[in-house]
Amino acid sequence: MSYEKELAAAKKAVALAARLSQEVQKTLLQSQVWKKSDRSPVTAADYGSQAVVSLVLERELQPEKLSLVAEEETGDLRKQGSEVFLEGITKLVKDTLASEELYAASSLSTDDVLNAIDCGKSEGGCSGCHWVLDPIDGTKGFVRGEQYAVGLALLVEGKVVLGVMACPNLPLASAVCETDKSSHANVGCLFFATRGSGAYVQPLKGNSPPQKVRVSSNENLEEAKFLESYHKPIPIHGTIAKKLGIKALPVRIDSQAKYAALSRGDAEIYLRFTLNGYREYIWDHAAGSIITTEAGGVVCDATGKSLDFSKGKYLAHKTGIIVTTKKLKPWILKAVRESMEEEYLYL
Ligand SMILES: Nc1ncnc2c1ncn2[C@@H]1O[C@H](COP(=O)(O)O)[C@@H](OP(=O)(O)O)[C@H]1O
Ligand SMILES: [Mg+2]
Ligand SMILES: [Mg+2]
Ligand SMILES: [Mg+2]
Repeated sequence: MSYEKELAAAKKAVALAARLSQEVQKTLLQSQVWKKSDRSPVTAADYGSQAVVSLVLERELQPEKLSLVAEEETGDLRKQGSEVFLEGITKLVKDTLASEELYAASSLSTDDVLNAIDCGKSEGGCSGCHWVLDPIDGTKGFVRGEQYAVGLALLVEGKVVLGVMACPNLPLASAVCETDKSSHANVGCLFFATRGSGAYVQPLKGNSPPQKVRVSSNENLEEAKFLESYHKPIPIHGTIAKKLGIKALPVRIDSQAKYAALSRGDAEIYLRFTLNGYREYIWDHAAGSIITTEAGGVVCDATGKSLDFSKGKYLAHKTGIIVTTKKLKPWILKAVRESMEEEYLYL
């Protein structure tokens, strides 16, 4: 199956959500960053992006019934005292949809926006079709004015078959090379992939045609570049990198933009070990993983097994996520195994 219609809808939804997020990021104040019950940050862009994607997918794919597994919930938005925040989100969603002539969004109410966000309550699973959305992935990066992504994927019978990811602040050239950070001219990428058809990137702005992306062909580990999350240093990453003989320091990037960067060869390795049995959500990996695998890369856990997206909103995997190229995978798994043994971590 080619998923042409689904891909077109997903690209439209993600591009519009990215536009909304860029508007919010321009003027975001610290006081507009809310904390969820788990203390993680959330902004009008997270809620607005989820509403836009939900509304666009519903409209583009009707009469199909939409099943969406998405990060944000409306509990806090429905509480007393949230009215002004919710009005602001509704205006953002309306303005964003109005920029697409097809959408007459002028009558959109706060309730419509709440319902669109609530549409993301699906639990996913191993049967049928489910969309998986991280409306703003890397909210911490977004708040800092740095990297973040809008990631949307389609699960069919428990497997990711399509992924679209907008990285509004990612350089069109490389995420890893020294770039002029004050320049906003050459940033903004839209990555996409469908199963069996390769991975592509196009600029978010303008009408340039998509270009196929491939992972790096570098086999020299001394020169390999390695990515990790921004938020917390993970000691085992250093042990693994040392064993592999990687010379450069890790490059820290927020969000699934790490998968995107690796898929076009900016780096060869992305390691994601977490502390204290943290459970990974499928929306933090679904879009990124298909983009990387379609670009010729591999995404697996510390035992070398592919990630399993079929068990609901949490990923079912053994400790650690490894994203790399096919050629480097055996070396990395060996270094991972040895490092884990040294640190008394067991699979
Ligand atoms: N301490 C922490 N800080 C930030 N994100 C964390 C985190 N622990 C887990 N996460 C998860 O990691 C995601 C960010 O990925 P990365 O670390 O690659 O930037 C977050 O997605 P959101 O930003 O969508 O909530 C969140 O789901
Ligand atoms: Mg979050
Ligand atoms: Mg996320
Ligand atoms: Mg998020």
